[in-house]
Amino acid sequence: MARPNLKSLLRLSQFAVNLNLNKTTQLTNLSKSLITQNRNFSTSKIIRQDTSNNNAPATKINFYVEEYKDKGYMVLKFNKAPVNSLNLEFLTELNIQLDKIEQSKDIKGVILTSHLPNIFSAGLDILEMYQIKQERGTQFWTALQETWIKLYGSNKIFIAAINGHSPAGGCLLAMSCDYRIMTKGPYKIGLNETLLGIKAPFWFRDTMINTIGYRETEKALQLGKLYSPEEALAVNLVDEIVDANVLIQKAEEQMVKWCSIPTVARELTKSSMRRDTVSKLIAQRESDTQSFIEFTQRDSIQKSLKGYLEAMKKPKK
Ligand SMILES: CC/C=C\C/C=C\CCCC/C=C/C(=O)SCCNC(=O)CCNC(=O)[C@H](O)C(C)(C)COP(=O)(O)OP(=O)(O)OC[C@H]1O[C@@H](n2cnc3c(N)ncnc32)[C@H](O)[C@@H]1OP(=O)(O)O
Repeated sequence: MARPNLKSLLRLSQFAVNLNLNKTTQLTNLSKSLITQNRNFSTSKIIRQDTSNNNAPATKINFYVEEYKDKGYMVLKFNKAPVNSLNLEFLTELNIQLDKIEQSKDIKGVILTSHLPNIFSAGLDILEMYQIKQERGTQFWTALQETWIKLYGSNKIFIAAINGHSPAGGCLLAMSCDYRIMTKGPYKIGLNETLLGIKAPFWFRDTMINTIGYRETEKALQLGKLYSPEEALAVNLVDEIVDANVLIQKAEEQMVKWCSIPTVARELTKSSMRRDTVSKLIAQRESDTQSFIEFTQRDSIQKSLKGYLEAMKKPKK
């Protein structure tokens, strides 16, 4: 199959947020069928004008939400094909979801997973960094900071059910949860930023240090190491590895266990463990954003990103 060149790729990314109505109908049917299975299943939609077809407003469903209010938790599934890459629109919508969760009295915890097979999240959308423009770049980075602050700093219980690849920003999302279960298989997880010619921001680094310790992080970050599920388990990057068919069941079992702990004591404990790390970014948000813009605008970084994008586009053997 012919692969798009970089120009059409950029155009694609602009419009990739729009699926055609046909697909939307299929997804709506899926959500209906799940409701009939007696699940409280709602969808989150972004509706915007598809400028590639002036007459057709398009709908894209970025998230599926299954709420089990009687049990006190929900399942939030990423659904941004093809790889759940984190762009401004996706992060903005995720932040709205996280706000709703934080405000909900009925929800104690969330299982974060992906609706797409074999992929949890491919991390930041590289097209948000390639040929970056100051205004969009600032909005994008601010939204990402917000996501991490809300997720890592949340008092709620977050369990990541990692059903596939989870590089870079995908790994950050997983590490920001309280417990990680990963599917066995040919998948990779880790902070691989150096392989793209970029440096992991200090709060990515700190999150990893808090998860797997200083020495392992020092090696992992410099090498841009992507771990197999077994390797990730060995260094505590994930807490459990399981067969795909029991992933959600195992996540639910953990959720029940975590929900059974006295809430205030657990929340105070969690916040005492994470407060300093979160405060550090909150204190430096603006300078962190400026560093991001300045760093990504460098010719050398743009060259690296271009090469990486081109390599991703090469036909696979
Ligand atoms: C303050 C800070 C100061 C300084 C720091 C400066 C800079 C900031 C650093 C920011 C930190 C960065 C964090 C990141 O998350 S960077 C992103 C890293 N992600 C990756 O490296 C993953 C790349 N993708 C893959 O390896 C594979 O796609 C993956 C996930 C293993 C899945 O493989 P597969 O199922 O075979 O799918 P394809 O490879 O065929 O991909 C399908 C399709 O998706 C496109 N794509 C994949 N990943 C991304 C991505 N991250 N962004 C955008 N697009 C992506 C891919 O090109 C294919 O497109 P196509 O059009 O060919 O279908």
